[in-house]
Amino acid sequence: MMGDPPKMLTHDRRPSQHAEIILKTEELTKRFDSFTAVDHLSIEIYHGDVYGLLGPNGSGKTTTIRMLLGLIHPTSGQVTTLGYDMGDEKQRYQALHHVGAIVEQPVFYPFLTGRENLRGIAIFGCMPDNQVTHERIEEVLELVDLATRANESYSKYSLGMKQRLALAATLVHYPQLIILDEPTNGLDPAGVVEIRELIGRLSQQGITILLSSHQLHEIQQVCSRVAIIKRGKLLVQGSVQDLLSEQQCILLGFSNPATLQRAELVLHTQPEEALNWMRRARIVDAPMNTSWTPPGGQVLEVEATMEQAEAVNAFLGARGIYATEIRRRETSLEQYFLELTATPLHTVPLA
Ligand SMILES: Nc1ncnc2c1ncn2[C@@H]1O[C@H](COP(=O)(O)OP(=O)(O)OP(=O)(O)O)[C@@H](O)[C@H]1O
Repeated sequence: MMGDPPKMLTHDRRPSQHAEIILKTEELTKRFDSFTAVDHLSIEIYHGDVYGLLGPNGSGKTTTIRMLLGLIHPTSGQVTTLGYDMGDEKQRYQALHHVGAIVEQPVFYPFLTGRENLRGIAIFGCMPDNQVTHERIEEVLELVDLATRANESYSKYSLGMKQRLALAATLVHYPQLIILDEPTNGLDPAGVVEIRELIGRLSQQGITILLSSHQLHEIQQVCSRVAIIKRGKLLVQGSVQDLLSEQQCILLGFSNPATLQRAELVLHTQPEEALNWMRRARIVDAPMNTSWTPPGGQVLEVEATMEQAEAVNAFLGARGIYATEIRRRETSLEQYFLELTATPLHTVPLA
């Protein structure tokens, strides 16, 4: 990938023309002395999104989330949450009434039960208008699947149960938006699945969710839209579906390495007609873990969809080059992320 031009991902479709913007950052920047942790970050989260903030370690995810919640002040730029300007103390206070968040591991009393801990939070947690009733507490215990374990003391809970109780605590005051920093960190695979399913249930209830993570397999399964950041800069933002379809590739195998080289050369001349369906072609190692063993162990990767395979084939055939096999390359968010974050830093223009 080194030396390749940046990927021009141009579309980030709004779910619908009328989708409400729940949270927006504009040129959000945070410097610690001369170090820029978050660099002119502009993202938009729509109502109903499960939005993944992704980036390698130290890329600025937690710093961004802390600014979104008003826990630290931005050096410059703006955050608007539910229409409230988070830079204004009064408006921030109003916005936060509608937001639930887990940034650091919340502190619960180990000797109290799960239910008692939640009641304590409802009583002492500055809930507006005393709206947290016993019924609501039972409702959220049910929602996070802790109702049958709510009478056990917190100290006996597994890590996954503790995390679900933390989520319950964010839900008691009917938030419209919840923000979760690495919600599956430290959990075993079963705990990760529980949190993923819970996030799905919350989303179905109409709650908008922002979560940070580097567990990309999880993100791909749960998020509708993502932003990928590196060294505090936005690399790309868009729906998971769109980002992955941008990445569709086909792989072509040839009867011998010389024909493979010729095919690449022909496509690299990029005549006008090839540009209609091809964004890039290059020789790569054949995928592992398949029964495919092309001569020389290499294939031609063409950035085109499987539907366009016929055009690719016809184009090569017209020049006397015939592929012996054509397959679709499976792309995962993880693969995409690794390719994007491994390339030299470029900002990708958004639509
Ligand atoms: N208070 C601070 N003072 C100085 N530097 C800081 C401070 N807080 C964060 N940083 C630096 O800012 C950068 C971004 O950190 P941040 O914790 O936001 O990254 P992250 O993407 O959440 O990483 P991780 O996935 O490892 O949690 C890091 O290089 C970090 O060392």
